[in-house]
Amino acid sequence: MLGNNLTGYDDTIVAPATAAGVGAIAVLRLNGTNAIDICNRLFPAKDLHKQASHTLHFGSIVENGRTIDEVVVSLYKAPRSYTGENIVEISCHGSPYIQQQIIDACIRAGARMAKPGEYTMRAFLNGKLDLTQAESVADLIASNSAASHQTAMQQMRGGFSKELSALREQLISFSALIELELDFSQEDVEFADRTQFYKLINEAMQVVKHLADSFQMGNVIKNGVNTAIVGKPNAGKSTLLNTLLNENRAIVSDIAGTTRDTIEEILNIQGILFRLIDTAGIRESDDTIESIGVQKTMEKIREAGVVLYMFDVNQTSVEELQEQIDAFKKDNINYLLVGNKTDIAGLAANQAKFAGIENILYISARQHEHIEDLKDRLVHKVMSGDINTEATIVTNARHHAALQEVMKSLIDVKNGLDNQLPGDLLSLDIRRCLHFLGEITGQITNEDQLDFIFSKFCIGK
Ligand SMILES: Nc1nc2c(c(=O)[nH]1)N(C=O)[C@@H](CNc1ccc(C(=O)N[C@@H](CCC(=O)O)C(=O)O)cc1)CN2
Ligand SMILES: Nc1nc2c(ncn2[C@@H]2O[C@H](COP(=O)(O)OP(=O)(O)OP(=O)(O)O)[C@@H](O)[C@H]2O)c(=O)[nH]1
Ligand SMILES: [Mg+2]
Repeated sequence: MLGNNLTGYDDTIVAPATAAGVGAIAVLRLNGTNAIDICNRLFPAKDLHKQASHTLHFGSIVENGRTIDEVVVSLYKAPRSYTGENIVEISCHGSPYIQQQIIDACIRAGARMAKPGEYTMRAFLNGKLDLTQAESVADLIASNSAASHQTAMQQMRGGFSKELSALREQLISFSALIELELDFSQEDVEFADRTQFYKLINEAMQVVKHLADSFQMGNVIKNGVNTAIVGKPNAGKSTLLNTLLNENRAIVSDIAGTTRDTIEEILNIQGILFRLIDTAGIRESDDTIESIGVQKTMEKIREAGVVLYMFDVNQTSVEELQEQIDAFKKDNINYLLVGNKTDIAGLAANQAKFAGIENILYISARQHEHIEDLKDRLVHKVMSGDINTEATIVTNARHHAALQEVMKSLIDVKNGLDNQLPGDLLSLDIRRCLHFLGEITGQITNEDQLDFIFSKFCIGK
């Protein structure tokens, strides 16, 4: 039912499953009730209806006597397929021209072009995947690091759903107890003493808080971390960028104000992507271009997940550094202090000079000293502890928003218990809580929401 008004559910859809452009082979996918009929019209070699599911067939694609290509057809018969519907995959030669010819022929034979995310949406509507699993498919396709791959994979296998359904069950048992009391309200019985309710709610709150808190890490894993390298001119920011990347990416010189525009490069450290941003050194300047550069630096500081504050240990006074620290603290900036050029006066002398200031990491960007320590510190700055491969990490803003609503409802329930609210009112808050949990996994959905989620997928997925 739901499907019919969503996307024209009975239509058979077609789209390339492989990337646009020339490849050795391209895969075109037909999906829907008539997928086998449509392919049969173009594939004279065999009657695909008579073939078993999950088999491969070699033959030609022929339309009105014109042979378009020699192909391999793979057959998935409903309900044994990714979407639960009939699927025929046509592996053709990877010319964009041939692909278009075959797609056009499929459309003339009764298919229509698929919309973005339509295959996966159908898999969801047919109960092959829940909503978090369907969403993880897009994350999996976009994954570009060990950590983002790991969390998407965990979610696709249903890790997150499992955790939520455990929570759901707890809450349902809670509301069952309350509603049982309601049925016997005249007799003034209490089936569960309030301390047991408290225990349940507290446990639920802990689980939800843990999940919601993991979003910070999830965001780091999925989107990487904006890491701004900032400091005064000549501190060695561009040298550090080059050292971290192991290439001469940025111009380095002893002229103060060398870097004008920001330079961004991605670095994978221990499976996490850091977007390193080399910036113009901060100082007052009469030079228009340099001033614009400094303004841009300020912007990058505000947008950064971490600010690497670099200073030349030989040229910086303790007071000056302390002032900078106070400014960062006042603006709530997540910073890491990096004292550079320790090769000149030596580490011991530098440590003695800045003894009053905690957590300075001393390096020599030019001599490649303590660069591995810097990488470790960066990872620790954005991750609380190691990436636990077993733990569920929330990476999706929609899930995070819903979890926050769940939390609000739980707080209402707890307050209700504190204020001896009657059971029917408590029960309302619990239902609200269950509603938001259901929105995450897709037990509760609306059309707009689904359209929004799946429209962000690519065509053919
Ligand atoms: N060629 C091809 N490769 C692909 C996909 C695809 O659709 N086609 N996938 C698409 O994303 C992924 C694999 N996902 C799949 C999920 C389920 C089934 C499937 O046939 N499921 C049946 C039968 C299961 C069985 O026999 O054990 C089912 O669930 O009933 C196939 C692929 C990645 N690789
Ligand atoms: N001795 C020593 N010199 C360094 C070190 N790191 C950088 N330098 C030198 O310091 C000078 C300035 O380096 P840059 O990397 O251009 O400095 P910057 O912070 O990017 O400067 P601006 O772009 O002008 O803001 C260059 O001559 C570097 O070779 C270091 O660890 N030790
Ligand atoms: Mg520079």
